[in-house]
Amino acid sequence: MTTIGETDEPRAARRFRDHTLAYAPGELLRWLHRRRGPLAKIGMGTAGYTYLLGPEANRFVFANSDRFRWRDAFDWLVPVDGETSMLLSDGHEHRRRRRLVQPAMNHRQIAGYVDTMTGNADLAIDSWRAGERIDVYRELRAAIRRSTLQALFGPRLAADATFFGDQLQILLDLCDGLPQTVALRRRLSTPEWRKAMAARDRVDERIYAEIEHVRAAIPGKEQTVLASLVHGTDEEGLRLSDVEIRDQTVTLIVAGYETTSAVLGWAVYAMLSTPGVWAKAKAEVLEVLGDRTPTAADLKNLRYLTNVVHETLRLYPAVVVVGRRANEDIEFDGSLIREGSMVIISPYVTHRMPQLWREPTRFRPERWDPRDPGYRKPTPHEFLPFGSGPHRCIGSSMASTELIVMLARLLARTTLSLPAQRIRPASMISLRPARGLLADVVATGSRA
Ligand code: HEM
Repeated sequence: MTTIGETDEPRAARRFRDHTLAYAPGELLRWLHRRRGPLAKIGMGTAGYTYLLGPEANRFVFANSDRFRWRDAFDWLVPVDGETSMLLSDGHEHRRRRRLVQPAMNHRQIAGYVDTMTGNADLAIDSWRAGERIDVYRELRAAIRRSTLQALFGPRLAADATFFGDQLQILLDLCDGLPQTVALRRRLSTPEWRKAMAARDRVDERIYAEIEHVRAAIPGKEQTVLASLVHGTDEEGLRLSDVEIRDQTVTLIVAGYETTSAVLGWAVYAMLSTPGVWAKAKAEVLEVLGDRTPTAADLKNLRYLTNVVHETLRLYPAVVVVGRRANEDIEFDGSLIREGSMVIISPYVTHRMPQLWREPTRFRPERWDPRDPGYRKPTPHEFLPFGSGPHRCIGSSMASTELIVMLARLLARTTLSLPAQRIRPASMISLRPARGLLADVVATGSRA
């Protein structure tokens, strides 16, 4: 029997070899697109959905952002993110809330988070022992949660990362169903609803205490996003209310770890199940970094690993569908979309279209290499894991950096293999391995 360390290839379980996982509701949308083309209406009136599928439909929705609204498209996220979350806001309110977060997400700031990301990946890896079976998705999810809290909100909130993980999970579980189910639970005040509201109260209490702490500190002493939210002012010199600060904080924490950890889990799955990928990425990491930990300047040299991340975001976009509501009657492809209609676009469908991608369901990081014979740079309407337009993911650079840094640490320090298991992609908030992702730890190395 061979082990990973002795061969060029990881010992992926035979059943996963070169196997791209499909997400059933996403596949249904692909079928709908094949049958009906770029526009398909399901259901009646404002209770129904208008699916706008494919690159032309994406382009149309992004180019007409001002004709759509976000507020009641994401109602089911209100219990977690709050009424004033930027994700659920429109127009001026959206701009003022987003503006105060933006500086923390620029490239220079993100470069400063690399050590935090490395440290948190290392902390997880330190606890793994050769011969052990771990849920690698769950472990890395906890690492990303700590890392997000530490980078954006500082050490005090990061110290409570487990508390936030436990409480927010109760809220996320509440929302991890059909929007109608969430609304019904709310109306009937079911035990799930009450449990989630109690969890929300505990989260809020901790965040409001932290807001007070930051407010009482000497101005300029705290350099976190929370400090920007507390002390920053909008164009009219107005500050955010405490509720607005709370809602942006929870939105950033949840959006920061829920999506990124899902993609990280899929990256590990794809690398271990596609022959040659783990070995090639590992060789690159060793060549570029030697036994150093990565710095921001190294990331551009980890080209193959960057392509692995792109390819993972293509096949497993954490956000399978994005919704908006039409603000007015709109015409697309000869059909009328009535004011108030719920419009859905889908990165998942677009990213698996054979018209756009050769061998669309094959995990092939090389397709992102300009030297590859089949290379074609996709447009923003063809590759849209982070959306586009005024609500484009504010954390996209942070997420990409975190994915590359954490994968680089895994590659440098571990040898993993996939045991046979049932992996079930599930999604409401993000496309993730619902029952986790088991990996056997074949070997681990010490920190650099
Ligand atoms: C791989 C990881 C991620 C993916 C795939 C992802 C995807 C997305 C997408 C598709 C949207 C747009 C939604 C829309 O158009 O309606 C979005 C918005 C958003 N994302 Fe991400 N995201 C990721 C990571 C992050 C991270 C790390 C953060 C913050 C730390 C973050 C914070 C946000 C916020 C706050 C919004 C709302 C922006 C607004 O409404 O203006 N995301 N994300």
